Amino acid sequence: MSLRASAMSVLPPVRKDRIIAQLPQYFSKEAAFHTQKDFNDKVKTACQEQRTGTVGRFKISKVIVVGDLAVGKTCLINRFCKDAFDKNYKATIGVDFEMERFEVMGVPFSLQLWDTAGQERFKCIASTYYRGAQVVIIAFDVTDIASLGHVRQWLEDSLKENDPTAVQLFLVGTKKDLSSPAQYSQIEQDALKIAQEIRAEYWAVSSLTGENVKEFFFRVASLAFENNVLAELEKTGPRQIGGVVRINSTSNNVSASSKKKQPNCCQ
Ligand SMILES: Nc1nc2c(ncn2[C@@H]2O[C@H](COP(=O)(O)OP(=O)(O)OP(=O)(O)O)[C@@H](O)[C@H]2O)c(=O)[nH]1
Ligand SMILES: [Mg+2]
Repeated sequence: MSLRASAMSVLPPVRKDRIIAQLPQYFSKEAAFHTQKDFNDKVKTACQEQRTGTVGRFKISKVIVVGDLAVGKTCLINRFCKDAFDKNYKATIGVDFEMERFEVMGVPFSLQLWDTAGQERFKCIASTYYRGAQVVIIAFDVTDIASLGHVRQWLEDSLKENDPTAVQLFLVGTKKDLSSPAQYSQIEQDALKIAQEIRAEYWAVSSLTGENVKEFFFRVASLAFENNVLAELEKTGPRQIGGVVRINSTSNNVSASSKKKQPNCCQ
């Protein structure tokens, strides 16, 4: 469904298991976006008073998922969005796209999830979709130290297209089911260090068992929502109309990003 079509059509109610009333907690205190127990007070008040800027309209954050080939980006999204898992590897060619709807403190909110290709030959197409992301999820495989080593490169590539100060970063270790507790705790130390350095919130998940997958996406949705409303509150007030202008230009960015910058490096 295109962004425009879904925004214009009348949407059915949000699924009951996509309703977020309280801020979900972080995975690790050492690498958390913030450690507050509850949503920001200003955001809570705005939701209670329905002053979130886009109530009744289409409130949305763009999320891109990047990382080495076969680390499990597609499986992570499929586990959450479709509650499915495929043990056979099918490389993502360019990008795939999922829209996931939530309700946060009574306010409709969507995550536009862009599942990008990790394979070098498709990276160039995929990178044209990085633009305008509010959230960047960098995935690595907890059984493959090399994939953790490439995290900084993925960060650099994804931030080239975005405002680094505005982006919320997550570092996600995948395939937790494949590593023993001893192996896992070893790689976790390195992962936490990198997460702290790049200011990312750290999570470890398994798409095979589903461990932490829902918790992770609820945390992403909640923090993205919080950020989105705070940005909206900064814009509104003296210049009410500013909010409207900004929202329009954001959605234009999202839909225009695919047309922008046609690369000629992908053969
Ligand atoms: N055991 C286990 N295997 C997993 C898990 N997640 C993914 N896999 C397997 O890892 C392989 C790659 O998964 P994908 O999700 O396709 O990887 P990707 O990161 O999307 O790969 P590209 O699209 O090429 O970038 C598949 O064979 C999956 O079944 C997991 O949590 N546990
Ligand atoms: Mg994939």
